[in-house]
Amino acid sequence: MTILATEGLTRRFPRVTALDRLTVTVGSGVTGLVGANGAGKSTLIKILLGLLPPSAGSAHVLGMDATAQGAEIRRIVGYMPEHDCLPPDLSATEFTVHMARMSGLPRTAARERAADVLRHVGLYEERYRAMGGYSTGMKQRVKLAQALVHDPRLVLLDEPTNGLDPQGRDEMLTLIRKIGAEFGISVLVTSHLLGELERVCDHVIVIDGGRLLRSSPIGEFTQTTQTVTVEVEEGQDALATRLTELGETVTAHGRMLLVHVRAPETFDTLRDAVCELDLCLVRMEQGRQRIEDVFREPVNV
Ligand SMILES: Nc1ncnc2c1ncn2[C@@H]1O[C@H](COP(=O)(O)OP(=O)(O)OP(=O)(O)O)[C@@H](O)[C@H]1O
Repeated sequence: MTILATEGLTRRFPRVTALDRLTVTVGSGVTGLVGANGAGKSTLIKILLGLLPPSAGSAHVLGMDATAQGAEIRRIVGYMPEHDCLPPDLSATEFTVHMARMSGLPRTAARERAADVLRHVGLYEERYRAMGGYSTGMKQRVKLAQALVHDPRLVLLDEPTNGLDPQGRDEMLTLIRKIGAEFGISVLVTSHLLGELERVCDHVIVIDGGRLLRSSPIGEFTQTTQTVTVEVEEGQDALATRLTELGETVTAHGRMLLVHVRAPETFDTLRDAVCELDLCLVRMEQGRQRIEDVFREPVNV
């Protein structure tokens, strides 16, 4: 099921093109939007919410046009903004109840719902204290709670782990996974830290300079690569020659040989060649691609 779709989406500012002909589709589940600072992530979220008009192209959220139906979209989508935006004199309870009321919930339902979401995000007694005295982690939790309070079908989380220590980061990522898996709410979460999204996302979109670099299920980002790294104590050249004679493709890389895995038999050929030449095998390891590698691949645009 398509949750979000953009077509040739472009947003120009006087000095920079923040989004450049971005065409991408997002399905249900947890989707990560990855890009360095300034890649265009927040601009995309603001367009999806109907808060910023595109310069060209279109964006649809849950089947609605972001330019023409912003108010309807915001009614059924939750948004956690990147920057600190909490009134310091209000408590988390007062603020979350207010946001629930703004979304149209009656007073009693708003109170009950606010208490529920604040508990879900891990705020207990402290929810009655003024937010000005909260830690960054507590503020991030309140921002998440207000995004969930009206029971949205989709939440857009802009850099939710920003400013958190490793433990806070971990807890926030666990919460995000829970929103997707247990509450059945679709999530679009942005981050400039690629590694952390591997843990929580079903699908990852990578943008750079406002352009799409890649959009794939998480499994394809972390799948095994077609190369095996081989290290022998000595006799590296002899092994490379023998493997080439046997039809394998070999590249020397420092002390290692990188052997292309053309078929499962490549591993047998390797083992036999090492035995035949009586070499001491130090390491034989199949590479695993990580999200980080996307930024090292040539860009196809
Ligand atoms: N209102 C604006 N006026 C002018 N330029 C802007 C405006 N908003 C964003 N930009 C520029 O557009 C580019 C993309 O910004 P955007 O905030 O979308 O990036 P981002 O990926 O969210 O990065 P960050 O995490 O640092 O916010 C940046 O070069 C930014 O300076």
